[in-house]
Amino acid sequence: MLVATAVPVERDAVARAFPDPATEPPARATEPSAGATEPPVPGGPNAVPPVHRIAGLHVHRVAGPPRLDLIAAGVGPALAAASTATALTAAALAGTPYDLVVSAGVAGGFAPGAPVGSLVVADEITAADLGADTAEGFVPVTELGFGTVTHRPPETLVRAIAAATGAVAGTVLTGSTVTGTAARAEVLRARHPRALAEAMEGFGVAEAAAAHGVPVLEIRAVSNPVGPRDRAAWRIHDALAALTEGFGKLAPVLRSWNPHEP
Ligand SMILES: O=C(O)c1cccc(C(=O)CC[C@H]2O[C@@H](n3cnc4c(=O)[nH]cnc43)[C@H](O)[C@@H]2O)c1
Repeated sequence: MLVATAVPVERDAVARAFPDPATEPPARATEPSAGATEPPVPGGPNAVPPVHRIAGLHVHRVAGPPRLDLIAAGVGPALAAASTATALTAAALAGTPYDLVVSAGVAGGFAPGAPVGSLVVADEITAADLGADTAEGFVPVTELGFGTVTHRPPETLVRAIAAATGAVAGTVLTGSTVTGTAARAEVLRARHPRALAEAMEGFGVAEAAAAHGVPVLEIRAVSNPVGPRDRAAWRIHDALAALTEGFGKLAPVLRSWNPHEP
């Protein structure tokens, strides 16, 4: 499994949910002791290197088996997509493809459905502003005859995660601009009535996953309300703690998930 956050503090918050270091033998030629036969010991000659590099990307191996890798993919849909695609391609070329990709981090929440400190799991990962502005209003690319604006995670997995973590399931929007006014928040809410959260990477991560035929999830901890820009209202620390707690509860769900389930 590959978990892609935007920044290292989010990556490290997820890693704290998995205190046991990875112990599985290295499986990729890019790792120094690939092909080792002795059972690995943490820190031993055949232990999985906790961090390896692919191009400019640092991949943190935080658990395994099953394999769980973390990357800080960068802020915004474009860099998140590029970083996620790099990690997916390297794994596929090494013969050890990921079977699930998760976009995770903090997000703005649409009240009252997603208050600050709550957890949201996407049943739709939607590009909030991919389309055209017209005299009649916003038209998504799908209505212009091309592209995609929504990716849907595996339904059974979303339900299991919501049950295990208490996360609320709904639409998580991806944009390139953090909403900063009540008027913009209302435009988004009217355009996407099921929206629970707004972030900046999920749709990019989902596009990279779709290009590899790999299912995707998005899990967000709410750090601030979507609306008027108020830095004092941000609760990053609380959201990062909720992210760690949420991943600790969903780890068993991911371990028991069958990738062939719908
Ligand atoms: O408005 C500001 O001054 C401001 C200051 C620091 C950071 C930002 C961001 O752009 C954070 C974006 C970063 O965090 C995620 N995130 C968190 N809350 C939101 C939100 O309300 N809308 C969109 N993204 C949010 C996002 O995924 C980025 O990784 C702004």
